[in-house]
Amino acid sequence: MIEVDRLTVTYGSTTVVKDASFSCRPGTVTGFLGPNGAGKSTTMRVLCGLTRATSGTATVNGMRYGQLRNPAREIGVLLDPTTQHSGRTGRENLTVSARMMGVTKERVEDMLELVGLGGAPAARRVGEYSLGMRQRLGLAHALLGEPNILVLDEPVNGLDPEGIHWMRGLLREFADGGGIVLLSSHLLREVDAVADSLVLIQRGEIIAKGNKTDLLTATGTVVRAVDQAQLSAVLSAAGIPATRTEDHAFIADAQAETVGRAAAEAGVVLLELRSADSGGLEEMFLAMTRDTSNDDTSNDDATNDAVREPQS
Ligand SMILES: Nc1ncnc2c1ncn2[C@@H]1O[C@H](COP(=O)(O)OP(=O)(O)OP(=O)(O)O)[C@@H](O)[C@H]1O
Repeated sequence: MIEVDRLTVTYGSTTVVKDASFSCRPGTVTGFLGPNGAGKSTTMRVLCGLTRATSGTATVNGMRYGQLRNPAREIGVLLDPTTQHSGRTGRENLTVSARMMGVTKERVEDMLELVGLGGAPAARRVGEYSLGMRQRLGLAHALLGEPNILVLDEPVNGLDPEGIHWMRGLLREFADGGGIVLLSSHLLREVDAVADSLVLIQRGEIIAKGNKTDLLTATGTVVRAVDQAQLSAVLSAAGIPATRTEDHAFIADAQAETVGRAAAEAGVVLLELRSADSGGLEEMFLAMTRDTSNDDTSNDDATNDAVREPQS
């Protein structure tokens, strides 16, 4: 199991992960989604013992990373493929790690073959590798100790479409065999094809989590008013979480009747009121990406403050 429990990470006066909790179970691929700077890497770094938690915990099979006797045998990590030793060949990089883990040379060769770096590429210096090849080597490294958990930070960056397809298949197979995969991305469609579960993080806060199918089919209500600022204030006052969509409607986390009544009681004239259907999560994700990328320029309303984790 991976368990992140009320994790908070603060750098100086800036809190980059705030009271985050989620877990990943055997047999699942969890997509860890959020825009740039949301706190994905920081959360993963705590899980892998590279960053200290200010409060809360992140554990692997019930223990902090530092408490694991031979961590690479329990958790395979790919955080930054550019940190591999560029003066060594791919094979040498894996061989050095294999010695430290107590893994055989055969396993090194098997992993090189598995990730498509067998033969000539294995004998090339990593400094000559493309980013895609480094990602493949990073995955081989993560798998070397035969762990049952993989933590991968944006692993498809630099892979071509065939490589992305290949990696998805490999991760799916790993999870289907009882493994746990935590996979970060800033693109919903990148993890949509392989994940069973999703955890959405924005500005360090987990704003949605759960089974992917449930999240994608979560209803919610699309609502649009003549006066959107007035509607935003009404939703906020009624305690209804809402996110503004790309086309300037709101997705409210409540039934249409509840939203309609709140608007009617406040005398807000509605132009649209309907179930969000499966577009809800996609819209929410687009909105949170836009909100974050506009951080420096936008203070147009308090909509984002109303975003909450959906009730399950
Ligand atoms: N060592 C550090 N000192 C200060 N701030 C940091 C440090 N590491 C990360 N941050 C800040 O923490 C925030 C979260 O960063 P993090 O790398 O976890 O985000 P992310 O979701 O992984 O985004 P990206 O995909 O861009 O890496 C960012 O604002 C980042 O600038």
